Amino acid sequence: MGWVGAGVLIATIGYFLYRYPPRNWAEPRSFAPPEPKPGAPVAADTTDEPVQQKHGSRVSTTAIETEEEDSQRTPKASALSAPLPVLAVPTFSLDNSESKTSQPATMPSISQPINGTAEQISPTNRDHGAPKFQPPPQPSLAPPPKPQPLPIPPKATTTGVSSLMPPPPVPRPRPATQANRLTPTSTLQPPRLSGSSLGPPPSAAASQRGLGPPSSGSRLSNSTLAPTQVSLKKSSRKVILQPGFSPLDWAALAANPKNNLRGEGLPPGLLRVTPSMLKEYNGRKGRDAWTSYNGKVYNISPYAPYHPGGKGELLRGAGKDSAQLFQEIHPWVNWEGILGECLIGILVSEHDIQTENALDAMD
Ligand code: HEM
Repeated sequence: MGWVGAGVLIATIGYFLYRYPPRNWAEPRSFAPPEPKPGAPVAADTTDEPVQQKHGSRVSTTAIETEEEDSQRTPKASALSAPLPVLAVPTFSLDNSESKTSQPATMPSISQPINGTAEQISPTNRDHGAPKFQPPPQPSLAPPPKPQPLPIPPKATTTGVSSLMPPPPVPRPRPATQANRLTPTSTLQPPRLSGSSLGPPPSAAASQRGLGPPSSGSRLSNSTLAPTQVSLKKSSRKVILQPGFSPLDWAALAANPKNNLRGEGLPPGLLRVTPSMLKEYNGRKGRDAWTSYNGKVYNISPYAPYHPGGKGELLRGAGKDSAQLFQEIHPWVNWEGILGECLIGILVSEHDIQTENALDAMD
């Protein structure tokens, strides 16, 4: 009888080896998902049986090793095929949030060590490969928190069931009011500027440039936008000054009393300058350029390289009175503050000089 039993046992083993070859032992059949992903790391280790033997270092748990060894010795693969499909199934599901998170209760007891390895892999795979897996029917080891819509913040806090991955903080809903839409909240987009405000802010004196006398504004409307349009049409006629001839350099030059800005060969006191005398100092033939303004005569030759409007513009008033030109172009400029050290004398008429000379002769 013993021999008969042994024969039956050998026949049974042979039948199972023929029916279920060892190569197919690792393939999940009964509980496998419809399309198991071949790229899963756990499944890749279990599908190829010789891989376990080729591994020089034992990385997997002892439970896996014992199972593999048992499966190699005994053909009772019916018990092995049950836990192996569990490897590839439950860990990577995202959708089944209703499943229980208590892992020992949902998983068979024989597959717990294997699930332990699966849990170690699952946090890394949640971000990348999780959505590619089919949702398993029932068991789910670590379902991520269900994405909650923003308007319901309390539900998102209560559904954080997994202790491994806490739910992300719910952003505070931003009230989209009409006032927020109108006010610029982002610093990336500067406030819109009009075409007139793209340049540097105009000085207080610059506002007078485009404005004519009050009588010329009769054609203009009463709107305050009219002077702005006039100033846009007028382009600046400033020149690029040479280095060392900035207004600050002129201020430093004029502040030094040792610099004789009046000119060479003049008496220390103020001169009485007639129009004919003024006309001779026009900046030509090696003479300085004089000009008059408000009854005073100034030597403008030292200031010529410092004039923002250029030397040629300044010399338009050489040898004559510059009050009209000056007022037409830049009435805001402080003449006396700039050319105070260039004062030569006062402007007198020819008659006054003749009378004075006659009186001197009488003396
Ligand atoms: C006498 C005949 C003069 C003429 C024809 C003349 C002409 C000019 C011109 C065309 C400009 C450029 C204006 C612009 O487009 O921004 C200018 C600017 C200037 N001129 Fe004269 N100028 C004269 C006399 C003077 C005098 C005597 C001074 C100094 C007391 C002076 C001081 C200035 C200053 C400070 C600026 C710059 C104004 C600014 O930045 O807004 N100019 N001048």
